[in-house]
Amino acid sequence: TRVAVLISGTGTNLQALIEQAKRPSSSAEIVLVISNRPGVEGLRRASLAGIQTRVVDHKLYGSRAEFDGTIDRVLAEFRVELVCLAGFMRILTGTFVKKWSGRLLNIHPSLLPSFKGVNAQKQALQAGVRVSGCTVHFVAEEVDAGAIIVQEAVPVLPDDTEESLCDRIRQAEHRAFPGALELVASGAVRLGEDGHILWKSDC
Ligand SMILES: Nc1nc2ccc(CNc3ccc(C(=O)NCCCC(=O)O)cc3)cc2c(=O)[nH]1
Ligand SMILES: N[C@@H]1O[C@H](COP(=O)(O)O)[C@@H](O)[C@H]1O
Repeated sequence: TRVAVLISGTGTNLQALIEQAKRPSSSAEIVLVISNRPGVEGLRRASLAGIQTRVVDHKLYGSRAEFDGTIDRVLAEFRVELVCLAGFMRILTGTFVKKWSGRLLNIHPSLLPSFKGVNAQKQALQAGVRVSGCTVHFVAEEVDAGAIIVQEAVPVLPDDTEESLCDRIRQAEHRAFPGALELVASGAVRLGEDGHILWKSDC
């Protein structure tokens, strides 16, 4: 399966996906990395891995529709079949999300549906939960509300800071996202017509 990864920054999740796609057993081939911001570290990670990169700078577009339309055109140019949002921080339009329904994955740093939106790790600390983690889900128009594919839990420790919790969750992300990518790229898991997750064995 031809995969594109959309990023906005460091790209540690991208790096984990690159490692996964390199394995001979992998069903995924990362053919493109798109960043909405120029000069980010994730672009260097992609180039080092021999993956084509493009920058689609959202500041250069008059509307979200035009920004998303440009991204869609680049995805078509590279015959992309599956898209992973890895630290991609722009909300996508309903038109784009509908077109890519079932072929668009995102990683979120909390156990959804808890702590949607930005600074999820900080929300968890402030809520005083003893368990948090990360979620890989299909992207739906409603932000952080799509069908859940994989989750991994991590403990929240008494002396945790936002930084220590972020780091523990990020380690979990680097396992969960590659696992979810393999499930979807191999066809083991797909999004059903009713918007729920369908496992291949589900007859
Ligand atoms: N329609 C749809 N699109 C998304 C785009 C990115 C992400 C990644 N997670 C994200 C979740 C939240 C945000 C957010 O609220 N950023 C501040 C506003 C930035 C902006 O104005 O664009 C960004 C990415 C998830 C979704 C999603 O669940 N549904
Ligand atoms: N989507 C969120 O944004 C961050 C991206 O980190 P990186 O993959 O760019 O290192 C991660 O915390 C991820 O959960």
